Amino acid sequence: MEITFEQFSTQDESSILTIPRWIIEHNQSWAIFCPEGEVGSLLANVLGGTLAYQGQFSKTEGKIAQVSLGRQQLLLEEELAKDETDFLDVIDAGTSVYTLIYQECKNDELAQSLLMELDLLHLKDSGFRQLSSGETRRVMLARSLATKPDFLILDNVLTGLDVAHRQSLVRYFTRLSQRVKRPIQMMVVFSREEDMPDWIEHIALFNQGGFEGLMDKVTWNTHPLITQIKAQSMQQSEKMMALIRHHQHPFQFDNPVFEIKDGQVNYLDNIFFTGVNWRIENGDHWQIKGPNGCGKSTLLGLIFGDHPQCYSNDIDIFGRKRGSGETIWEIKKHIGMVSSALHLQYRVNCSALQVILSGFYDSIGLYSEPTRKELALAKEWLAILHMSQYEKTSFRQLAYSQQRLLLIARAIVKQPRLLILDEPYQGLDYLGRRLMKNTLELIAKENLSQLLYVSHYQNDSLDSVHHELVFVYDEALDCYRTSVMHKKEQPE
Ligand SMILES: Nc1ncnc2c1ncn2[C@@H]1O[C@H](COP(=O)(O)OP(=O)(O)OP(=O)(O)O)[C@@H](O)[C@H]1O
Repeated sequence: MEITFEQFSTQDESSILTIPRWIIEHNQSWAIFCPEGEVGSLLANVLGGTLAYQGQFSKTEGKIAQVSLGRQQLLLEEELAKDETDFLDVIDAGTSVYTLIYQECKNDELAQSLLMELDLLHLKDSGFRQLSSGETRRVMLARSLATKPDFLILDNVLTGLDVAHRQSLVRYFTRLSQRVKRPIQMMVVFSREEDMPDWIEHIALFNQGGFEGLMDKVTWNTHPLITQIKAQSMQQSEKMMALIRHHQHPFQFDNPVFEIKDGQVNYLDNIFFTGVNWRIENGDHWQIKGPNGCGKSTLLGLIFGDHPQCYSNDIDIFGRKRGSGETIWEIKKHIGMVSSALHLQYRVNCSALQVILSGFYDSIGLYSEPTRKELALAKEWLAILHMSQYEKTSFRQLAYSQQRLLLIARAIVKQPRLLILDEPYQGLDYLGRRLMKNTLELIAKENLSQLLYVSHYQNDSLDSVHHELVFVYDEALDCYRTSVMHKKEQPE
């Protein structure tokens, strides 16, 4: 496909895109980096013919497919809408992985080969809603490839994948783009330096929706825009910390903050993980590690109280035995949570400001009248996030990255004792991720909340987090177990 933009501009509710001149030649793949703002979805909508624009835009014939967190969210919502659990005797797990892929190609041979190539064979009968976030991502990719595209838009496709799957996908994309018969042309949108695709020669740099020119790996660290964004994220983070420190309030709980003894989760008589012994002392921060689908989110669900097996396990939380008469709200009021599951649940109709305010009430949507103090604080958070102009904008209309920032603010605003962050940076742009990482580092360092933190990227490790819970597969038991590691504290 050949694509030309000339004096081009477009916008949606939350983002703009301007391109003075850009030509994508036939069979040429491009990488796109936009440190602040989101261009992937705008480009995809223009190429897909669903967004109006001004100026010149043309493309030759060809089938376009897209993988993005926004698309993934839409499919999950469709699947939730079809949930028939209430009418069936068994839990409706949703459409199977095989069916979701087959629907797109109506070709069993292609569906089977995609299951194999994307390491989904063992999940082919699993329901879509049961999948972990990394597994869901690979299914989305398989579905788009099943349409046999000529041009593939991969918007932060590696986010949420463990190291092994990221590496194998990069090799896979390289092969697809270079194959002799029907190579696939790609547009790879990335937001982290480590995800910059080596196999793509052309990297376009956008900033706040404007086409800035070209960049490469060598000039990354010295590029004035990157330097500026790093400084900006530090400044914004300092403002955020000033706000958090100002509203700090003391906590006093008995030890342990959380403990699970010989923890186990089973699905349909199969042990999924076992032998989990984990004790979180007052003041400790933890990173939870392990491959896609090992049970990290499941374990966090046991702490938060969302997982059905949290009462069949021996769990202490905030110094009390779980199931000893406490209500779920008594527990939740001390926990701030960010996860893809929460992001998906947040489907109610409310504004950006209300999303932050709902953090005070642990609700999805806002059903109480906030106090003036809470209102003022939530507005300060919006201002620091540079989102004051979206105060009344519906959460659902915002870009995925803006939604994620709001959910992080929602988790932190009440300054909970425990901050559970399950891949918090998914979907954030470069600026947003740096901003939140700086802030979380300081929160941990100053012990303003205790962090439980999941990320698949080495670069996301925080210096002030000294404890790790690592999931490892036990071949003999055919399930996961955990081991605990303590890093030495670095002298100041
Ligand atoms: N009801 C169920 N029956 C069978 N398997 C299930 C059920 N619910 C979840 N699973 C499986 O449990 C596994 C663990 O999912 P979980 O979300 O905890 O993984 P994760 O370690 O957080 O993965 P990721 O890194 O991809 O986010 C997944 O493979 C999922 O398919």
